[in-house]
Amino acid sequence: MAAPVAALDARDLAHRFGDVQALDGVDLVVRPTERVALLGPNGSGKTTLLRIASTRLAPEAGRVAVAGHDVVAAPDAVRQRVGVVFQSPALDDAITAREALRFQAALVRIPRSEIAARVGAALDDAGLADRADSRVGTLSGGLARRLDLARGLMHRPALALLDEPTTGLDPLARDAFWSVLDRRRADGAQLIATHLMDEAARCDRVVILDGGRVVADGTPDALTAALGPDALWLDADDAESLAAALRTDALHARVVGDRVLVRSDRARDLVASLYERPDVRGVSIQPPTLADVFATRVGRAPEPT
Ligand SMILES: Nc1ncnc2c1ncn2[C@@H]1O[C@H](COP(=O)(O)OP(=O)(O)OP(=O)(O)O)[C@@H](O)[C@H]1O
Repeated sequence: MAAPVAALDARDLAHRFGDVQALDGVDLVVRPTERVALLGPNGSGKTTLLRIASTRLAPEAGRVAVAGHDVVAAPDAVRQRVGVVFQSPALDDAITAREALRFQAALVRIPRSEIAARVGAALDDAGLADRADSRVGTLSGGLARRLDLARGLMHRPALALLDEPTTGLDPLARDAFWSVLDRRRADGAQLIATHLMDEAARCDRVVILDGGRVVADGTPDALTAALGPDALWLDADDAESLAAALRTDALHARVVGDRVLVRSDRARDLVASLYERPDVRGVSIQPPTLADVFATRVGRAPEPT
């Protein structure tokens, strides 16, 4: 059986702005209904990739297809198949939530006879039914983002492109936004640029860009497992001498801040014996996280947002 057509198929994609190589040979295939997180430090090329996939920017080199349609050769076909939720909402403050969705329905050519039902469903889906006739400008940040999401996903795109969609939202508003995304998973693939590791952990796959190149690509579990052993964090009055003492016991120990970090395949077995040492005040064990993956692959910690 032939493989299903990928939601996104980017091959050897490159793009330069003047002297800045924003993308430098990116290969990325997103399968239908797959949810992929795009991580990377500021300036690593995430937005550039999303702009190219949404036909807002023509690639300098390489090929990109959305649901089998080339972004350069068939931009109209691509635009019908992508849903875009970018950093600054594309909404007019003066119209109501319902009007915003009606305009979008017309734009994406939903048949007239279906518009009212589709708008109603989108309002319900986004939890906006009781604010349908409120002006966009009067909605809270969280509701406005959910409306923008409902607008972007209204035509059930094969590929939803989201660029740091929850930036600036409080944790409750972020959860509500993700619930809407979760409900729409079966509609198509989702490619989500984010700086938030817990958002990345909710994805099937995590792709990390750095300097316009893919430096990691895998499921969250595979990426963290590849880091190897659990970390043990030890509190001590004198972290330097504790680390030195542990190294004489052939342990991989180093001082990080005012604590000692020990990485070992036997981390869990070591906890009891480390507790018994008089020079150890406390021990905590920590499995590798996506933040550790990011720090290892990129060489520095993820940016706080
Ligand atoms: N229109 C432009 N003109 C000039 N340089 C640009 C332009 N757009 C992006 N760049 C540069 O290209 C590089 C990649 O930018 P891009 O916005 O894709 O990164 P990003 O990973 O999305 O960053 P962030 O996390 O800050 O959103 C950066 O060095 C950026 O300054």
